[in-house]
Amino acid sequence: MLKVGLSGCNGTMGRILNELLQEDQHTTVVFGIDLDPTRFENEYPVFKTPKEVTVPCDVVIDFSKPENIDALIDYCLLNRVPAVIATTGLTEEQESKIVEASHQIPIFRSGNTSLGVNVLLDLVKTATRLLNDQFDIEVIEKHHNKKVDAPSGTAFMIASSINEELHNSMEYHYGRQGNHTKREEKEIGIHSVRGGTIPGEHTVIFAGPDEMIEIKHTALSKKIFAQQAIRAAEFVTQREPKLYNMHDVMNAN
Ligand SMILES: NC(=O)C1=CN([C@@H]2O[C@H](COP(=O)(O)OP(=O)(O)OC[C@H]3O[C@@H](n4cnc5c(N)ncnc54)[C@H](OP(=O)(O)O)[C@@H]3O)[C@@H](O)[C@H]2O)C=CC1
Ligand SMILES: O=C(O)C1=N[C@H](C(=O)O)C[C@H](O)C1
Repeated sequence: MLKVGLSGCNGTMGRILNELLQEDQHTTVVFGIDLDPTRFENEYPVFKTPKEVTVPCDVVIDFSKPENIDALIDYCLLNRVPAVIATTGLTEEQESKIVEASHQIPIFRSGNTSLGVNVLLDLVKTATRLLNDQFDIEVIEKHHNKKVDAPSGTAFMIASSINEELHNSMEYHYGRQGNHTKREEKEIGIHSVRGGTIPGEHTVIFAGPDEMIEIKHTALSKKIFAQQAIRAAEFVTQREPKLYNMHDVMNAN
């Protein structure tokens, strides 16, 4: 039985994960972490911060807020607990802290756990390589009106995959409001749309002279993220200290 600590247990993703983990005969939630421990009648203890956790677990799954991440990593390091960190909008320092911590404990990190987006990343890399600088590239992401970070973590993952293919020569441009000059060749435009209950949509546009390619992923529910995060949790508990992503999980037998 995999004993899971659920960080952000009262949130939208936390509640979906809770349901899936309790349904699964191989997993159980042993504690939660969230700002208001009394908000729901959880069947397990909920702690306000990772520092307060007193219950042992095999792995922590985190879908919370950036404010929680430093203390969560400290908790995982102190207790040698593997982690799945899915929260987006982290600072560069926090991303570096995750990399550092992964030298001591196994950490899975991804801004998007869906299978489709991780295939999209490969398709986008291939298109970028084949088009070799000839087409302008723009990323459009659409999400629900409760999302607090923009651009999405996925949009950053897409932009950085493209940039790696182009030897990190590109600059990111967020929207074009206030611009009075034309688009530069070395730009990746990144645009955010927020509304309703959109679970997540990412479109990458390759625009060339007289032709255009669009590569698009649409999440039709939030459940897909939770299901693959659980798969990542099972994966990471059986691994040596290292930083893992969704490609590692998808490529494992
Ligand atoms: N990697 C992926 O595939 C995916 C990542 N995400 C990311 O997961 C995160 C959570 O998403 P979602 O569930 O929709 O967001 P929610 O806002 O619904 O949930 C976040 C939860 O964390 C709680 N929280 C806030 N601050 C802290 C803190 N300091 N310590 C502990 N808990 C805290 C919130 O409490 P309160 O409401 O009181 O603030 C809330 O219950 C986001 O960053 C989102 O982008 C989402 C889907 C997929
Ligand atoms: O907040 C969300 O909902 C999502 N966040 C992630 C992101 O920022 O890319 C992943 C997914 O798109 C849903």
